[in-house]
Amino acid sequence: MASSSLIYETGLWKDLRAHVEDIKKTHLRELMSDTERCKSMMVEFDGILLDYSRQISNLDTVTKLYNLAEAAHLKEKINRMFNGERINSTENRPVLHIALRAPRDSVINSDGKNVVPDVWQVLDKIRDFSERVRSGAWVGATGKVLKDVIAIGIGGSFLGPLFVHTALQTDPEAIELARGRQLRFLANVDPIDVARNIGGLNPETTLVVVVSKTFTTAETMLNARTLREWISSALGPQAVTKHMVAVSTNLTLVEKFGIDPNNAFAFWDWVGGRYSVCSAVGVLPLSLQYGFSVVEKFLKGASSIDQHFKSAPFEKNLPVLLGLLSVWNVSFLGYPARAILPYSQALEKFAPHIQQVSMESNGKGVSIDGVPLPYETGEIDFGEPGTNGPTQLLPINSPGPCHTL
Ligand SMILES: O=P(O)(O)OC[C@H]1O[C@](O)(CO)[C@@H](O)[C@@H]1O
Repeated sequence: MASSSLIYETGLWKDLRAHVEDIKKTHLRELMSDTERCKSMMVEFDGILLDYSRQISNLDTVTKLYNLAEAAHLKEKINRMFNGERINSTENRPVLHIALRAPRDSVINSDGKNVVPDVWQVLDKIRDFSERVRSGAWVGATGKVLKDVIAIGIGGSFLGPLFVHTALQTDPEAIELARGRQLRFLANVDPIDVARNIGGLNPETTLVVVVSKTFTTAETMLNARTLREWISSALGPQAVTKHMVAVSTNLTLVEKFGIDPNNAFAFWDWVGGRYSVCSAVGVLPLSLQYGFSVVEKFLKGASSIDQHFKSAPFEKNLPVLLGLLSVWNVSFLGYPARAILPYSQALEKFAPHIQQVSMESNGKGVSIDGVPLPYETGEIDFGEPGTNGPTQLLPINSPGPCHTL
């Protein structure tokens, strides 16, 4: 196990602290005039270009950050995650969302068991079910094709799928495959959200997917009961089995709710809710809307960046670079917030998804061993699509360092 000694007590941390004073004397204009510096601050992988040349940093800063990462045993920690070790020490669980998009023939062990066959068993079940619904082989209680889907869930059981759905809505292939179908998301307990979701839909042609890792989340269960009533009062209580399915790790509670366990799609406690978009949480509703083949491409993209994260050297590793720049900005330069301003409208829901993923993970006030930390460890994320976002958000936040993706 990696040492859990406090990183801020090392000489490397103190050196970076001292470096803050130096770098603050240099204007960004001056940093930008160094062509070599700017060239080395552009890194590309899989068609994604990360340009971090507008960060308040020079080549010395970046080298110091790599050294800090090594001292913190980052490489070893990445390997421990991929090896299925119980790195979630508070819940004593592995952190294996990377297994959700691993190729069928890969081996990822948790407690000595390869979890990839279980993952693909659920993916195959989703492919089969979504194809039957989309083709009309699976029909509602009155024999009509189910062309509309309402996914109920909150937090990680909502924001990831909503983000991907919004992005796919502008993809030509996905648009074609979704023709005549609707996917809606119900998250709020405000009755207006229920009314908006069911507005214009007919229970006879609607499938409801209840998405909850625990199947105990009060808001989700309230909305699930409301839509169960919407279906039962229109079509009779026996219609629930044809019109409601579930995604959960808690199949006992799914059955107790009245959903046929055969129509439940499992995932596992080694998937953190906020990282669950590649599990049935996202794959089921998205496959119902666009077909499994489209969603499989999304999984392949996620798997590709996983491999890059695992094997690329730090200086070419996009996730590592973004993480180190975050540490630099938050813990050393003292910038408390990060604006996420996607200029592609397809990424309209990217900021809320990252808010959940990042802020539910980072910003802890103590170390992994519970020692209070004398510095900030996470930023406040906020954002809106450009060109509107900057107009709204930047005036109050003085311009800070920026990187472009
Ligand atoms: O999927 P569940 O169990 O309904 O929980 C919903 C969400 O609530 C949280 O616990 C808090 O937002 C998230 O981690 C989770 O994604």
